[in-house]
Amino acid sequence: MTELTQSQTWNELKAHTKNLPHMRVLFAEDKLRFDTMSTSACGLFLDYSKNRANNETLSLLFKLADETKLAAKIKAMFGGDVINTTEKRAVLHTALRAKPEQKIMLDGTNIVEEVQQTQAQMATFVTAITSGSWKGYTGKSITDIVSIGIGGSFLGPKIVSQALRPYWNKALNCHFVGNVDGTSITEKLKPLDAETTLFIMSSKSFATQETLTNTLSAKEWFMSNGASQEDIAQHFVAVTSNVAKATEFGIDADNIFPMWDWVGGRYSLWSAIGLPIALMIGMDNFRELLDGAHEMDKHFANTPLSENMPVIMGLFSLLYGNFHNAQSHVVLTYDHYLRGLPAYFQQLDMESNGKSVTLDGTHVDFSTGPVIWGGEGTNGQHAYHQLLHQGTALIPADFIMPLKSHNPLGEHHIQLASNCFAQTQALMQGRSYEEALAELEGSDLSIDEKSTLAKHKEMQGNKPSNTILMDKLTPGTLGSLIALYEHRTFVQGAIWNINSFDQWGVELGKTLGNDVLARLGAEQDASELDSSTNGLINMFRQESI
Ligand SMILES: O=P(O)(O)OC[C@H]1O[C@](O)(CO)[C@@H](O)[C@@H]1O
Repeated sequence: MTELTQSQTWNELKAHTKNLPHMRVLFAEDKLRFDTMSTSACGLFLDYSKNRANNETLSLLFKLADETKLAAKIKAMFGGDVINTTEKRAVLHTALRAKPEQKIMLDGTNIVEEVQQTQAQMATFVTAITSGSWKGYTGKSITDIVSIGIGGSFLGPKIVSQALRPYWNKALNCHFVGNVDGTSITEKLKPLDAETTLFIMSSKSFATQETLTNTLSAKEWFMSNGASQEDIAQHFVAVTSNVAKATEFGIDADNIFPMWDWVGGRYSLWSAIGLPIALMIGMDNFRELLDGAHEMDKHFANTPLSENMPVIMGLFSLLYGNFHNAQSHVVLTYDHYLRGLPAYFQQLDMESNGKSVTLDGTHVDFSTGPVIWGGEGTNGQHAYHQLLHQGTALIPADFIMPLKSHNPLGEHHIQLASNCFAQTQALMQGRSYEEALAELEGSDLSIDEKSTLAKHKEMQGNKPSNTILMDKLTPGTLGSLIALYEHRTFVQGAIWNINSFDQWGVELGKTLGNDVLARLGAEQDASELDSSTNGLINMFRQESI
């Protein structure tokens, strides 16, 4: 048993959450609910009134945060303490967006200086590429960027570039390769011209199989187009914490952008891993992205817990996972440019909080990170919202929408907004059996048919959601939004007392993968493996069903 579940507050929450009235009642009882359960910070507005909570719920949640020393843990992260205990590392992605004049000491070094040097290196490179002064091996300027990386080295650059499409440099295009499936890189390279293509190989470890394989194939493609070994320097750069391996791989030392072990892969877009973003939107906009995140950092570090946006969101997520048996959480972005954001938050949260032991190795006796999924509105309404409304699983939802569109067109945006708000309303209030029956009054169905159909049309409601609004989707508001979710993830891990910053769970697959790879290629017998793995290996070798 863990201290957490033995605590009085935890057990008070357990009892309390069983007796809360329906949200319909909570709204009816308090006309000011929206005003009191909403807050603004860093260009974002959070409406958290459509949650299963009253003042007592909130005070119990904040008490739990106090008892688990959340404020001290926030301070420890920003202060560079070794909170990633299993890898003996600090967690300082916040330093990547610190102001140049700030001092953040780590092992006797002010790491802000290193960050600023790398940003200057990025700025010089971005100018060279976007001005056209950087020439390829036939003297042409670069027109296409191919970013090769996976996980945080893929999702960050890809999804943030996609989200900031209105800010793109018109003379450049970017392409993202992650999966080791040959189809991915083949399809991406098909339309490209080696003379005007630049590859950015992003790998913090410089040891990820997919990224190394894809980069080797990119090199072969490049050379097959008439280039020679010495032309590599003009068309390949690398972002890594393993400079020695990148140099050994053949990347020119001047073309290597450093990153550090105190930045986790899923928290790294703010580093030179974000180079593709900076190339596409320009360094000024990239710095605005950093500034947005920095504003959220200051809010998170300095705001009392009860008014702290990441704390509020993290506590509600924990409430549903631990006291309402919610196994997943859905992120619904009512903006086409943000269509990739749920996938980004999926890695951020699931690779951080998909853990089952506390810091001292004790197995947890409570739920930890939920499944994070989602997509763009209004498409989801025609795909999975049925389950959100009438399924048996409770799935808390975050709705995210800019109030202004980059593409104001007729009635489109007002209809988008009406769908977004109406979905949160329907989830909250549902439709009673009596209301469903009343709607069938005028129909020519029999009484029994009306009664049965009304039961099918009944919707429990009381389904919780947060709504996050921003004035407009800009580099600044996007930076604040992503940092908000980074800290929301931190809050939950801190209260659960787990390590949100390692990822040992992905190691076994990699190790076994290397063994299976050897067996797939060789004729060596795999019969000592389980019969399924052995059978699958043999099927692959025979290449026939
Ligand atoms: O940047 P690297 O070292 O190639 O790692 C890629 C990804 O693999 C992981 O280490 C494991 O999925 C992620 O955390 C990381 O973003």
